[in-house]
Amino acid sequence: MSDLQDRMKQAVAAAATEQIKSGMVVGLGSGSTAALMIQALGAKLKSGELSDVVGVTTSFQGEVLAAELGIPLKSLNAIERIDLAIDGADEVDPAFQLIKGGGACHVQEKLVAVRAERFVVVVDSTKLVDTLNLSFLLPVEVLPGAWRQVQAQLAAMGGDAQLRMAVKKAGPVVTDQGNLVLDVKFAAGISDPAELEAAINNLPGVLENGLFVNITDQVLVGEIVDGEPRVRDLVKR
Ligand SMILES: O=C(CO)[C@H](O)[C@H](O)COP(=O)(O)O
Repeated sequence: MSDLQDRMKQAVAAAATEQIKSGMVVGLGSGSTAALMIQALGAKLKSGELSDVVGVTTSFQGEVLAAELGIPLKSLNAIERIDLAIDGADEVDPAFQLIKGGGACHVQEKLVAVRAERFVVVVDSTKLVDTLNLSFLLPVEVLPGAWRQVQAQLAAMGGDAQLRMAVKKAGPVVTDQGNLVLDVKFAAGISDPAELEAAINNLPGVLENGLFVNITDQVLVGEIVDGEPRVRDLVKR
């Protein structure tokens, strides 16, 4: 990550953390931007600026980090509500539709996002796009025994799907649920995210895909203006 991108992420994570109030149940997203937000929350709980906050994590990564910072956690099954969820994204279009799952965490991320009263997305300005999937591949979590079948069915739908491979391990990326990830490219991009989200999730063997459609309430964008980090509250179109 470049220093500029890091500064944009720091600024937007800090701005989102301002929305967390004492007593809230907060969905804690995954990825580098969400991790900065979790760190900021941990610092506020430690200093006493906030109290009685309960976190609901969306990944093993978030669970480990929140535990290290002493943030009390509960599972989705143990809470009555989520007041606010804050998470990063890989692409954001003008209608606030998203591609997520760059960290292969989109199954739990979507569960938490749809449950939250308010879902706030934190991104740096490099994530804003006009059309989804032209530059970032769409992650699809699949059962290990079904990946070739799903790959073929995605090809029939016009998607070039490749199995995501691990970097420091021989073999595929294995999700927190023990499944595999196909990263899919539709050559012309995604023109109807709602239709595609439903069509992919309808394929047997698919657990969830990374299209987040009509879930997002607010997008905070970190950018650099005159050499300084600034946070923009994106207007939905
Ligand atoms: O969806 C995600 C993980 O599954 C992340 O939120 C997304 O990949 C953005 O990550 P980062 O903030 O590191 O750019």
